[in-house]
Amino acid sequence: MQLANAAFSATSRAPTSCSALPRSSAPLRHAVLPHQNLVAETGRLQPKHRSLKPEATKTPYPPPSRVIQTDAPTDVEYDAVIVGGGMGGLATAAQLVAKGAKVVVLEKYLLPGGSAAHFKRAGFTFDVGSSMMFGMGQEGTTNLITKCLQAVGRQLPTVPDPTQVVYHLPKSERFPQGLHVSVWRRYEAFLTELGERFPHERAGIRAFYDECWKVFNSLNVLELKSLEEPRYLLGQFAVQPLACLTLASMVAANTGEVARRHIKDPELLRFIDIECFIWSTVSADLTPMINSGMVFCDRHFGGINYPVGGVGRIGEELAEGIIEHGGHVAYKAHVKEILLAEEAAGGGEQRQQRAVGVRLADGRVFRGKTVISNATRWDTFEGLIGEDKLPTSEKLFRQRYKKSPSFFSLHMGVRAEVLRGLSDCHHILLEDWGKMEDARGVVFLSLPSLLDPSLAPPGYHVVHAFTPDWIDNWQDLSPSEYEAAKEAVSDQLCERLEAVLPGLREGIVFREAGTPRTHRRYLSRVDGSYGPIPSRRPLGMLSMPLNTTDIRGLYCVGDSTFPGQGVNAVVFSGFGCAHRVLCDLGREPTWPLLDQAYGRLLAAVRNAS
Ligand SMILES: NC(=O)c1ccc[n+]([C@@H]2O[C@H](COP(=O)([O-])OP(=O)(O)OC[C@H]3O[C@@H](n4cnc5c(N)ncnc54)[C@H](O)[C@@H]3O)[C@@H](O)[C@H]2O)c1
Ligand SMILES: CC(C)=CCC/C(C)=C/C=C/C(C)=C/C=C/C(C)=C/C=C/C=C(C)/C=C/C=C(C)/C=C/C=C(\C)CCC=C(C)C
Repeated sequence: MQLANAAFSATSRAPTSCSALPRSSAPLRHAVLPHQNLVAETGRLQPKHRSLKPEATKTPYPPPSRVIQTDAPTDVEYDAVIVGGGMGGLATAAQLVAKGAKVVVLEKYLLPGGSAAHFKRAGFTFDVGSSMMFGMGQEGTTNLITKCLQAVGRQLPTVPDPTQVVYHLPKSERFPQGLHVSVWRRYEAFLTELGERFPHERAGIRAFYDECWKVFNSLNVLELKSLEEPRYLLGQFAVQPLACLTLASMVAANTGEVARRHIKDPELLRFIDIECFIWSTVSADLTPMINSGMVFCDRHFGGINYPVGGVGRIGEELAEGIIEHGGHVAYKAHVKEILLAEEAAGGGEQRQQRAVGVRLADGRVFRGKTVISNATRWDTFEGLIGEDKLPTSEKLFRQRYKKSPSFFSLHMGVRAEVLRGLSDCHHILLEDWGKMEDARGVVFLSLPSLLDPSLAPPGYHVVHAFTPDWIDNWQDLSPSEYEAAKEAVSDQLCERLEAVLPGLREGIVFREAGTPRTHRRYLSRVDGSYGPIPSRRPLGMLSMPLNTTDIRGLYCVGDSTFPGQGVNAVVFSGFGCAHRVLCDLGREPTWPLLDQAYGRLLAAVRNAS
């Protein structure tokens, strides 16, 4: 869910739909909320107050002082050529350069981070996608964003969020004012609150979430690397047998079936559905239990932590760390084709394809021992390789997974009084349970400047609202129809947001909308999709492809690979991908015979599921 247009066009065009900025408004001071005094272990929050100047809309982002590297040597053979500098690509690159590999990241846009970048307008910093960061805690092994930054010698100060999310759910006979639940950082506080709403299900609630903890506690003691590497896996089984057996017992499970074992109340089961939907965009029955274990527990263990300066700071720090470690990150580098060569397969006459490099739109060729694609599977195999060369496993993937909807996003700058009295950053609004999975059904609302005031000028706040939407709703419109539709949907969204932000419409000083077309264009994601979702009930985590592909030397990373969408999730996929690539390059130890046999077994399980 992401809007990247603003960053690109900051220098070239005025906001498409904004109220006039107040030229000489006397800046109001930020109300200091109690939780803003919380400072994460990693650093101190030092709000930078900027003045709200209309000229700020003309300031290019990133600022001119930051060098946009567009070049990288083409006369070498890289260990890895990485297509795309989203969080998946950057995490892989960071792991590889930390092990001394020769890496180039080729990013089409002029900023790192992909869907997890940010952009600046009129003195506001807006996160392109969601502002809810998992994996930035300090303890355990699942704090993968923290670990990834550390791999290249970086760290970021963060602000702890007192809640993960506040739900504002439909009215019913039992809840005439609507069902309102806060997911507190403290696990027991959350269980108490949910238990108060469903007192007859207290035991079931605890039993279900405790099952999630079994998964999380097991993950949180393992060294997290490639699930496609048997030597490592056996090593983990040897040192953490109980954790591995617990995970093995859960790999094929989905969340809905586990929830129904403990919970009977249909309204509470619907709540579990939306608990999954807000990050997986599908109901609990289609959400792997391993993923729910991560999400439903990391929010209490490491907590949700906001990186000071904006979510895009993560990608910026990673990119700089990669360059410092001898890697290259080239922007405005649009990969048009993944280059394949034929080679002998095994000992016989058989031939197989191997990825040997990429060609850019400007004609430059980068050669690599391996090619890693951070583009979606659809963009990789249709766009960069060609539909005619689609491997069987990709055809199967398309039967099992479809594209999730994209999002309609509304980025707003508002006067501080609109958020007066609020302290929770993330909210979910739904007025009708029957519409949960419909386009524009659920509204996601993030208010990150409540945590980090440096995102907005003094006296103002950032509001980001987004809702699932399909590209089909935005096709075949004339430019004026397109603009009018953006205005109309933005107005409807603002009206709905008044339930949580009364007075919003009068308080808006900046407003800019992004549609699925915006996401497709600026993030190069097919149909602007948020990622793959199962077309039928998956076999837990087993249905989702890992990093290797049927084309030798070609790997995928990011949300088209296990465990799917989410920054911490794609960073995990980057850890796995880098490890597998290092093994294949002979830079990490493997047991080749076992390796091959295990690879065949995994493929058979995936192709049968
Ligand atoms: N709170 C959260 O957890 C949160 C927040 C933001 C984003 N996200 C999620 O992060 C995930 C995305 O991460 P990702 O790393 O898989 O993908 P991504 O889409 O973010 O990054 C892919 C990158 O590849 C680049 N690219 C694509 N095709 C290219 C080409 N041909 N040549 C050069 N560059 C090309 C794109 O410009 C983009 O920067 C999504 O699931 C998203 O929703 C989650
Ligand atoms: C080999 C085999 C197969 C088996 C054996 C056993 C074992 C050992 C196993 C193991 C396993 C593992 C290690 C696994 C791992 C996993 C992981 C790490 C996972 C992760 C996940 C994560 C996730 C999913 C995340 C996500 C997140 C997200 C998506 C987020 C989102 C957010 C948003 C959208 C926002 C919202 C907003 C508002 C509310 C406003």
